[in-house]
Amino acid sequence: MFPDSGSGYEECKAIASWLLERVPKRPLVGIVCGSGLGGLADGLKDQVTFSYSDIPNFPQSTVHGHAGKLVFGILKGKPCVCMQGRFHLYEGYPVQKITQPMRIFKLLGVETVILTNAAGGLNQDFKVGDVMIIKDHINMPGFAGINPLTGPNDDRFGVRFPCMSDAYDRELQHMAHEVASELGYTDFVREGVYCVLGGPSFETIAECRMLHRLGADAVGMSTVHEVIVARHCGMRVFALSLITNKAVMDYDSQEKANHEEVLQTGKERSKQLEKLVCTLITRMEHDNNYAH
Ligand SMILES: O=P(O)(O)O[C@H]1O[C@H](CO)[C@@H](O)[C@H]1O
Ligand code: HPA
Repeated sequence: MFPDSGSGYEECKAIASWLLERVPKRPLVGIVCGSGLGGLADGLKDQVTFSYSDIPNFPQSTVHGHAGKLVFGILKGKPCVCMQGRFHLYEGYPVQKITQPMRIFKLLGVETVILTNAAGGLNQDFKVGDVMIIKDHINMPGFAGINPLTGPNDDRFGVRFPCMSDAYDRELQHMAHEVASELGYTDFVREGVYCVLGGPSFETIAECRMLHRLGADAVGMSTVHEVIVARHCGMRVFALSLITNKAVMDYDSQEKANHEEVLQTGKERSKQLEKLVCTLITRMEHDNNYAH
């Protein structure tokens, strides 16, 4: 009755143990890089890198702009693990599998997860190149029953009915605004609501108009499922969208969403996005439960 997604406790534990045997330190911070935003890992010192294809039972990246590497390293004294490449529903994996790395992060010792993504701007005040601090999400596939926590609940990870009204840590959002201000980034740092769709087709004009009316500021095909699983197992979450293109909302527009533009905008803004994330990480406090 319940198909095995291959991402239960034992499977996650086996992958986490395999990794822990090969890295010098448990990471406290887990980072997931969005399309074209994998450069975040480059700032890590003393790197230990695994190709996803070398990690037993780990899913494989299939999307251009997602390198498919797991990088462990130190950022200003903080042990981190960084996914250069995430998994999306449209790649054909079950939703439980695309979110499995969050459970592996938890078992590795991660306390805070930072996610980035590339997204289309629905908010008419947003410009291409803006960075949106995600304050909330709309799980559109969830309305059709696609939720990574579907199936028997494993209490070792979390409760059956996790709260999501506090999904995005408010203190970290506040700190990110402060960091943005200190770095002189306030012109392009915003905040808003991210809406996930299944993809891989980009949205129609009617869909973009609808999402905007529903309260979404940006639209993409990732992040939300990972956030749900990360929160379920008690990790703190901070997430950013890079607005790589403006969602087309007007029938007279000649613009067409395309992945090349998404990757190009990523290249142009990636250094500042990385600086924002790295500065935030250096300021974060951790309990470091596993260090004792
Ligand atoms: O969300 P990330 O992984 O950044 O990728 C975004 O970019 C792709 C579309 O260009 C989609 O996969 C969308 O979700
Ligand atoms: O416009 C978009 N729509 C959905 N996903 C995206 N990822 C980058 N841009 C977009």
